[in-house]
Amino acid sequence: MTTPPRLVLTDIEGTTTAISFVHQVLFPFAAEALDGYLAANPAEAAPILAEVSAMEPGRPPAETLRAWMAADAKVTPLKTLQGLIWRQGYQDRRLKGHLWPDVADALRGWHAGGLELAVYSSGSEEAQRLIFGHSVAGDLVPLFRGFFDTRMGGKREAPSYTAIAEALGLFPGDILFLSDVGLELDAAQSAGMRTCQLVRPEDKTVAVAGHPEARDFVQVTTLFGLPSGG
Ligand SMILES: CSCCC(=O)C(=O)COP(=O)(O)O
Ligand SMILES: [Mg+2]
Repeated sequence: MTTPPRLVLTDIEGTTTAISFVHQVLFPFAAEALDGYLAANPAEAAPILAEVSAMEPGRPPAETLRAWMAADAKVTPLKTLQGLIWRQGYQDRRLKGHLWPDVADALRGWHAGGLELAVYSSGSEEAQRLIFGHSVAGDLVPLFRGFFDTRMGGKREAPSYTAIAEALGLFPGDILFLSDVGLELDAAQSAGMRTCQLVRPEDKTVAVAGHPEARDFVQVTTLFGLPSGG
């Protein structure tokens, strides 16, 4: 029997959280609030707009942001801005972070049993803290040791996972990465991490070859011998 991992690194969309929540609630919320946010928060928005203009010179940055939103581009300034816009929605309770029903209990059990937890998502660190901090199961932020976003690199690139392991002071082989996306799992595996694909029927995830698969976090617990309580 192989030893259990020391840390679970989890993706969000399609893994802890319904794809439909991200695409039908969060993304439209940010798109609708964009102009109002930029007008009301010029000082906070200025460095982000400057970064957008540097990446796409010759086009108004608000137009570039809209094009990136339409294309679901995983670019850091867009993700930073979305996090800032969502903050308002979580604070005034128009938003509540969706988690699949198996997720919170499993995370609490893993943490109580001594397993460390971290997040790696294309959503910004602030967006990650918001979705777990204002979740349907309460504030889960204290369970996590780290929150990693696109500033570590793209999720389909192996060096991003090497950098995360280094930042955590762990060997990649000590880390179990959970995601619904095959190319992310391939990249993590190339960096030496252990992997598991979440194949959630509700999200119509397509199973890929080369990684163990689980339909929910209960099955992850069983497959990898993870703790289920303190
Ligand atoms: C932090 S919730 C919003 C997630 C998001 O913005 C996104 O692009 C989905 O990224 P993930 O890496 O979690 O699939
Ligand atoms: Mg995902």
